[in-house]
Amino acid sequence: TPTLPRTNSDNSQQTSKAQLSHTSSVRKKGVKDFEFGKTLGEGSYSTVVSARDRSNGREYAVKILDKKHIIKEKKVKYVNIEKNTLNKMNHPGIVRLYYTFQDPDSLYFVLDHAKNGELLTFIKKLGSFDLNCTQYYASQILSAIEYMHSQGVIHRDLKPENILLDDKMHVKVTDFGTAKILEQNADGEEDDRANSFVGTAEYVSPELLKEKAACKSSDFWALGCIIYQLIAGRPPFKGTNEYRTFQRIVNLEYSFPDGFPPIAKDLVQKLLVLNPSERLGSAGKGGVERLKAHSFFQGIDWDALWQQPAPRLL
Ligand SMILES: Nc1ncnc2c1ncn2[C@@H]1O[C@H](COP(=O)(O)OP(=O)(O)OP(=O)(O)O)[C@@H](O)[C@H]1O
Ligand SMILES: O=C(O)[C@@H]1CCC(=O)N(CCc2ccc(Cl)cc2)[C@H]1c1ccccc1Cl
Repeated sequence: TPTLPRTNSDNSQQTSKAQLSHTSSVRKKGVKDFEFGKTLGEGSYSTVVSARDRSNGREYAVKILDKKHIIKEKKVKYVNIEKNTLNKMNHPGIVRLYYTFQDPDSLYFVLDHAKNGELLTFIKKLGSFDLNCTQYYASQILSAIEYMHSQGVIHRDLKPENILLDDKMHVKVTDFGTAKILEQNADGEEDDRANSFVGTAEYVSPELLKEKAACKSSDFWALGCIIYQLIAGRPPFKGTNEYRTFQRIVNLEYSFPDGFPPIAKDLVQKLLVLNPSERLGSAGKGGVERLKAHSFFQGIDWDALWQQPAPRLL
């Protein structure tokens, strides 16, 4: 019997004989299936272009990677990590990967189109968020972190540039090329240390700088930096160069501007803790449930989070 063609890129099980009779509906997508529109942005190794599926009019963001450039820059590993982590993700707060395909020159990732772009743009435009808006965005980011950790994935590079917003101004976390998939070791325990990669200076955790090893708590450190930045309008650790920024991080050199809401200050102080096991959210400190129970998130209905309309950004 002929080898049955695989269905789309989520490596779902082989198509059954019955399904084969409708091959048209599960045929692998390719470049020709999409009408490409405007460029949404450029990365170091990628271009993101809006695209419409010709068969149903659905809109996507297609991330196009140039193979020669990837190979020259030795980033093939990151491409596989991005694909393998995104394939595991299925959560309203995380950019969805629908299809992947390639042609001789490029790789294509068909993703949710987050129409309102990066959270960073709004921080720059508004200067800072009020407490209600900060609480809303922080809770959606935390919900996405909780989910990816439950799938054994550490993001490792959370920052306002990687937090996109869709047309309903809901959070869509992206950029999983530098994520870490925690392997299950023999007795099913996760080995909780991931090594080698260092994130973006202002948001990198002290353990990554000192022991070159990130853990789930490293994402909670980044959340602390993001919450601080939403309210203060700038990240807590910012030196005149990367080295000085790192020095401030490992020495926990930061302070709160006047008027920083006490409830937010209490939470940030419990996240920006040098020892990852002492950080709120870490397994030893009651895990993510204890973090979600912090009074900063009082009033958040975690089960209805994604049905809530976004607060007007004032
Ligand atoms: N799913 C998406 N929807 C809308 N815009 C997107 C989407 N993904 C990326 N973009 C935008 O396209 C630009 C390029 O994103 P991309 O992920 O290719 O590179 P990057 O991660 O920003 O850069 P680098 O690869 O250097 O880290 C970014 O500015 C981002 O805002
Ligand atoms: O992992 C997969 O699903 C396939 C497997 C078959 C395949 O050839 N590719 C592309 C592998 C690849 C990765 C990087 C470069 Cl620069 C070139 C080819 C993979 C691929 C195809 C499309 C988009 C991304 C990827 Cl990793």
